[in-house]
Amino acid sequence: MTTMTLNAGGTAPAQDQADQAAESKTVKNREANPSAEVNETVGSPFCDDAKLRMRNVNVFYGEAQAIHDVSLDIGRNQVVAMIGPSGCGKSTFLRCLNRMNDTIEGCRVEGDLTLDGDPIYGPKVDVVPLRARVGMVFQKPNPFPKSIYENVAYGPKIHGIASRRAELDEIVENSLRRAGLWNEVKDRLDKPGTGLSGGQQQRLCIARAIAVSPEVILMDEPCSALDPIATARIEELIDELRENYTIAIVTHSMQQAARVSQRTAYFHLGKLVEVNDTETVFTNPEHALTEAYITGRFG
Ligand SMILES: Nc1ncnc2c1ncn2[C@@H]1O[C@H](COP(=O)(O)OP(=O)(O)OP(=O)(O)O)[C@@H](O)[C@H]1O
Repeated sequence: MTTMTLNAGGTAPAQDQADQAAESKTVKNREANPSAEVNETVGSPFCDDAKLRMRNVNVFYGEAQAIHDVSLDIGRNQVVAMIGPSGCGKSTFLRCLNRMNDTIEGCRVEGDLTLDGDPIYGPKVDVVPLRARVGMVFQKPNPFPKSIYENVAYGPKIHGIASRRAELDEIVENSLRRAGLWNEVKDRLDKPGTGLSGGQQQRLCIARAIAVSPEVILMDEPCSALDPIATARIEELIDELRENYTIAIVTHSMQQAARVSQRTAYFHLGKLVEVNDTETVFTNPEHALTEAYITGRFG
């Protein structure tokens, strides 16, 4: 026969624990109401050695506001992952950092954004050199319909970084090496970039971004069109690139965010809910909404 010890309140400890768990779950669920107000970002959105500083950023598509008063620093030689449910504004925010939103009709960006102290927005800013300093890699690999060599040499040529063949050869080789692609393509540089596998094409796009000596690389779901092996290769590459570049990556994969980033920013309904070091976000998130997302309660 089993016996049960009752506590002072006359209930069994196991029952107490179950009640407490249910109570805490109710509280968390209430706090994690997806439509709840987010008044300020929790965690550590700012850093001492910021490469990019964004303050009070608001983004509108026509009348609709997609980003609400977001402030965030991205530190030098750091990988910051931006995560959150579909439509929460991750890509919109990422595109503010090299003014890719300028290409979307009706999109308006407000706020104070700087790269090493230089304004990103403003009448005197030329977006061509800005986009050389802040390169971008997109979701779907998009090589130019040119040879592998020309894909990488094109940027340095148009930005006036190099014009002589020997200089271009060196940039092409170095960029392809840094992107981890040189050994696979060195014997077919004159073949079309579009003839490579998806993972190779994405590394070619990374080489193309690197070729103009950027300081920051933005990656918008760079692995979503790739298989697990190609994804692993890009993730290794991101880790290697961190030595020389500052990287911001939007990803739907929490595993990927956990693997590649040092800091993680969690967005929800256009607001920046939490920024913390990646381990904290995934093991001990401060905000109930972050916890709800990473534990799969919504997303
Ligand atoms: N070109 C556009 N015109 C109008 N609204 C847009 C445009 N692009 C995005 N939006 C809206 O802005 C909001 C944020 O979208 P965004 O694509 O930045 O979110 P996201 O978090 O990157 O989404 P996903 O994870 O699905 O890619 C959404 O409500 C979206 O519908």
